[in-house]
Amino acid sequence: MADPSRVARKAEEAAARRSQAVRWLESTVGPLGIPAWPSEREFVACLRSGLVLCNAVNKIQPGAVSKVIENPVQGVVGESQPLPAYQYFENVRNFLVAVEELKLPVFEACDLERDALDAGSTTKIVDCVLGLKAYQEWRQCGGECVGGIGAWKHLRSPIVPHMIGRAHSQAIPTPVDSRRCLDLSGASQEILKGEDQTDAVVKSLVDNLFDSKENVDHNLFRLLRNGNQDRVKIFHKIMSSCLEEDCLGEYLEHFKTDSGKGNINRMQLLETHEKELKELKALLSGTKKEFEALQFQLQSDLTQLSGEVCNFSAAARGYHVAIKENRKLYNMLQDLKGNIKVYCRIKPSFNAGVRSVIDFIGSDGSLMIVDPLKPSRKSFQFNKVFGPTATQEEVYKDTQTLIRSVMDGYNVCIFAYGQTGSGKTHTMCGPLNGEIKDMGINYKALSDLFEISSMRKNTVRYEVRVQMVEIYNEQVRDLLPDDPSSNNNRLEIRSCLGNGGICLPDGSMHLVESTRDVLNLMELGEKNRSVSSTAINDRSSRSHSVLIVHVQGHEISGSTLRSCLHLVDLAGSERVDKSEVTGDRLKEAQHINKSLSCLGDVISALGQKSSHIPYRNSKLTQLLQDSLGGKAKVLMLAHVSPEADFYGETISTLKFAQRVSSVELGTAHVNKESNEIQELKEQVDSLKQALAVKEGEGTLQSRKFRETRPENLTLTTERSLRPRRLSIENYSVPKNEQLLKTPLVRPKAEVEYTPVRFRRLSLEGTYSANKDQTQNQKLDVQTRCHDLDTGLENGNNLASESQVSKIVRRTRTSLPLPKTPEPLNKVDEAISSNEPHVTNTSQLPSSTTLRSKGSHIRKSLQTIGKMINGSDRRNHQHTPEKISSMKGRSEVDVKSPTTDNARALRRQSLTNVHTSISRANRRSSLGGRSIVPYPDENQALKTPPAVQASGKAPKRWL
Ligand SMILES: Nc1ncnc2c1ncn2[C@@H]1O[C@H](COP(=O)(O)OP(=O)(O)OP(=O)(O)O)[C@@H](O)[C@H]1O
Repeated sequence: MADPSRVARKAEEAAARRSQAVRWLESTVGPLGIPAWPSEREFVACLRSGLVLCNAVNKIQPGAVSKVIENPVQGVVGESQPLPAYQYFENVRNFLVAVEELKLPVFEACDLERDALDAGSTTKIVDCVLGLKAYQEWRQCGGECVGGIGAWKHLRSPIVPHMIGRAHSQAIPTPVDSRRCLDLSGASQEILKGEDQTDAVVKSLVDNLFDSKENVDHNLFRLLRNGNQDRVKIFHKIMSSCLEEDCLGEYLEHFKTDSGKGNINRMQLLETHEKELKELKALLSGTKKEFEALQFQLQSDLTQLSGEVCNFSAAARGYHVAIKENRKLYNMLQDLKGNIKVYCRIKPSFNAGVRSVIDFIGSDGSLMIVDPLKPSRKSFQFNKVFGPTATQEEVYKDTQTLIRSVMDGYNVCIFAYGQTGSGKTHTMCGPLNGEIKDMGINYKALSDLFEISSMRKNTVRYEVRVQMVEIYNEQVRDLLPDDPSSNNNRLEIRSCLGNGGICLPDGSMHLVESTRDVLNLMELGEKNRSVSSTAINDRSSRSHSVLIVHVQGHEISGSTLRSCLHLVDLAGSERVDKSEVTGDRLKEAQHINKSLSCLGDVISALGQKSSHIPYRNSKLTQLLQDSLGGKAKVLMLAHVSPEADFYGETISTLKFAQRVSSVELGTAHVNKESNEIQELKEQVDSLKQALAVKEGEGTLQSRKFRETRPENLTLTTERSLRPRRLSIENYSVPKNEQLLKTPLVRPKAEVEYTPVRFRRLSLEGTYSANKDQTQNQKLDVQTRCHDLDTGLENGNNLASESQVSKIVRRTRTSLPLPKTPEPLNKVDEAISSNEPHVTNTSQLPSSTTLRSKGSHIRKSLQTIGKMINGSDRRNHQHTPEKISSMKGRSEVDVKSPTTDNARALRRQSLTNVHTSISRANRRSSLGGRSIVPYPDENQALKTPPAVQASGKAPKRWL
């Protein structure tokens, strides 16, 4: 932005100079008919014809323009009727040629053509006119003609540079064009002629200054306008006081002295200057050399420095590589150990001015917390720490690899932990009605699964199903029930039949195919979730919510991947005094705190590698048993609030998280099954179901039988087999490594103690007429079943699929099914068909019924692999040591699982060789805990408690 005062001053100066030019032109060629202070337009219009200019130059230098075209109508001054263009162009061109010859400043002919002129072009015209004026003055002062000695030279005033310098120092603008009007060329010639001329020069200078009003400050101008005073003296006085350091005075002095002494002084001055020049040259060359030396030095220093920088950068690179490698190895070690990964997320503080306890967040996962009351700090180390500014996207990015491994067949569990209101729901679900980019891990994980699924669609066909449940007041509730109107959404946690894991068989399962489906389900789930307002959080989750994503991938090779992703938003731990809850809310808080403390106990037990992990102490730990039990990759997201008020809660959350991060779960494994294993499992499952149905029928029959039996008949057991079988199936023991080491053919002693599954075979085998033959077959079956079982176990652990297939093939082709047995005697049949013992043979079921049962049992033989699964584990518990210790117990020791009779019965069932045994309660040999001896062979027992025909009470019942 131009300074307005400066612009005004410039305009004022330009106007003064125009006026000066007009005055001179009028004094030379007569009145122009324009104002004494004309505008630019008036000035240019007046000169446009070139007539005035040609006349003026001819006045100074007669004949300079030989042919001047006159305006026939207006004469010299009138320019109202413009001339034809060619005419004034002719005049102007001739004028400019003449002026150029006089070595005066010229302008462009087109500068006169426009009315809207720019400042530069008018200035040039004014310069030219004032140049003519100066030339005329020079001539009047005795200047000679062009080409003669002392020829005219358009010089600039020597005062100008100094005045410009001064003007700058005092921030007074000095227009460039003003230099031209201060022309002392004429005066300088006079100065050279004598000392008296100095005053004339100064006078001319002062006059010039006064006329043009340029370079004059207000004081000087006022003084100079006062005509009574001697302008020159005043000028000297002002200049000497203002420009003490200025060389103007010296310059003038030089002029005075030099003009007196003539050329001699000037020669001396020249010599002095030459001398100075030489010295300066010498100085310059010296400086040059020094500079070169310095340059050289600098160059060598730079070379040395760059070498050092290279070394350092190589070392730094190496250091970074080593650090990266270290981190990678550390992570690998963590993975191998199966450590739970722990991330910490700090919620942004919404209360400005509240003190934060977060002191430092390291990029390597370190976090330092400062105590608001004491000058002490606590540091923690996690896999990653997200500060208050971390976005949902950033948090998800670091969990993405885990999510992706779900698609590769790994089970994954991500759970958000932290005090109430610390942002768990925000991380897992995102804000209520938020944008897609703000959605939490649940949504992002599922949309990622869909993305991977579509990327791999040529090799794997994925199916994604979701369940959403909450654990509210120690009850598992379905958040996405098939029947929303139903009030009973309670679910039971069960062991899955297929893989022995934990599942919610009654929970509704929803197939999802797009992110839209997920959004709808999540909305519904969130709506059904129990939330309420507390003093700490407006929408506090009063339950643990679990989103279970089941992924099944069918590869083109025929294998199937099965994995499960648990996304858990835990309810927040809260101090009831702070959350100010009462009534139902208090009850909820107590349940929440209890289940979280159970989770702590489980983590603690896992950390200490305790033999007993208290999963069953809460529904939460029960549901997460599979994830925490070592088959899954686990990530914990610990949430903290940064406010000083929650320092205690923050520290306890971080301590818990730190403890969790040290827990080793073991390496997660891929849940991938080959075709054959899968087929076999399916077969086993379906046969198992058939067997269950069969057993149900048996129970029904037995019930019917009981209903129709005569009063004098005594049952040995009234308990149906179905619940007993279920109890066997549901009975789970940790996978025993010894199972893999079990030899294919068992030593006889071990076979002798094999409980349920082999006994079942033997029971079935008792139908056989030819006992010896059947016994051999059974032993073969036992061996192969064991092979099969071991193979399945190995298959589950991905030990050797080919080995498993081999076993399966061998078993399928050579497993001899026992022939339908002929009834030996009806009592035996009743025993082998799992019917209650009877003593009255007239009341036994018909032989046809028994035969059909036999054929069912034959079919069920194919399922023995699976049956072995359950009983084999049990078998491991009955180690020879345990058994030997049992042997020592008395017959009436009700805690003893084996009595002589029972052992004999089992031996008989395994070998099919009848021995004289007393009848024992079959429950004992099936793994039941109570053994009730028969005091009399004909006496049967009732369960529970025993009913005795003789009327004697049993010794003990458990
Ligand atoms: N990282 C974050 N950025 C923005 N807002 C957040 C963030 N974390 C939490 N909030 C906000 O803080 C409030 C409490 O968060 P949220 O409900 O997720 O806590 P919570 O830990 O699930 O609590 P509770 O255990 O009581 O259910 C919410 O309004 C949420 O939007």
